[in-house]
Amino acid sequence: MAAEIINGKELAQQLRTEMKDEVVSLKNDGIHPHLTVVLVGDNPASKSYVRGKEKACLETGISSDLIELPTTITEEELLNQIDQLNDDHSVHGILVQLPLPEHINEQKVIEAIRPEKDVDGFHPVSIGRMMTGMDTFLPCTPYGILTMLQSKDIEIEGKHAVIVGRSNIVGKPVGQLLLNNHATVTYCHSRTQNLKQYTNQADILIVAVGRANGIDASYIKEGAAVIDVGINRLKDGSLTGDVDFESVAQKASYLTPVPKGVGPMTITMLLKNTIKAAKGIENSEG
Ligand SMILES: Nc1nc(=O)c2c([nH]1)NC[C@@H]1CN(c3ccc(C(=O)N[C@@H](CCC(=O)O)C(=O)O)cc3)C=[N+]21
Repeated sequence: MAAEIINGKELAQQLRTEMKDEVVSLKNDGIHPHLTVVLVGDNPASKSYVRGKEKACLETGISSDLIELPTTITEEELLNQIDQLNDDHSVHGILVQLPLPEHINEQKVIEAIRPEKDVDGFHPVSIGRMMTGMDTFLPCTPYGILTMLQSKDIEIEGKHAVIVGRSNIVGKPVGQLLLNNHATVTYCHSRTQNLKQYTNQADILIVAVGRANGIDASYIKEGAAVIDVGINRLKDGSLTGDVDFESVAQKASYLTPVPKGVGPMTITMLLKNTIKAAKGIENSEG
């Protein structure tokens, strides 16, 4: 079987066009969606992602600004900055680019963001609401993955979803989101013994481990839908996923590429959450 490739870039473009119209109508009602991105330090990968977010905002008519802070900033100064943004009524969404420098407690920073402005969906309130099936900001990468599966009418209900990776930003929440959509979910991670015995049972396989091309066809059940969340930069500067694309494409029914897969969808769901924040849905529902 040759897999159908799910082009995340194309789907992202399509969704952004739809959102553009929504932003126009919001502006007609006097609501101007605005995202503020906070970037600490000068990690080149972070800078590149942040540029992608700015470009996407521009495309959609969402205004955005970037607050760049030096690596030497103290935790207290960063928390003060977030407080200011919390109180600023023109700011609907706040995104603090991760990772943060070692001397800053990431969890503390995430918790400082008002849940109503938590467009990343990383705040414990957002996570708790997602876990209990309430209306909330869904974390962008899991939300993007769900949207990709739904765009191809890939059945989730009753299917076995296997997640490889248990990070707070991808692995754990994507499993929860698939569970909310009635999948049977198995979590695997670095200490899982005999990983293949699980992945070989997956109807839907989500790979988010951060090891280039580690998952080859021998890990795949014939006809599985495979989502590659890995972003690994090779020595020659090119990007590659966690999945061995060539071999897995021979066995899976659907496969997401890297680049042009989950990445552009992550950014698109951030835009969606920013529009949601601007509409204040989070305040009025659930
Ligand atoms: N608070 C926070 N929220 C995040 O959402 C967040 C973060 N911190 N830290 C880093 C990760 C990573 N991330 C990506 C977003 C887009 C692409 C993306 O668009 N990638 C393109 C390629 C871009 C390139 O060529 O470099 C693609 O896959 O086609 C990748 C990665 C968001 N993250």
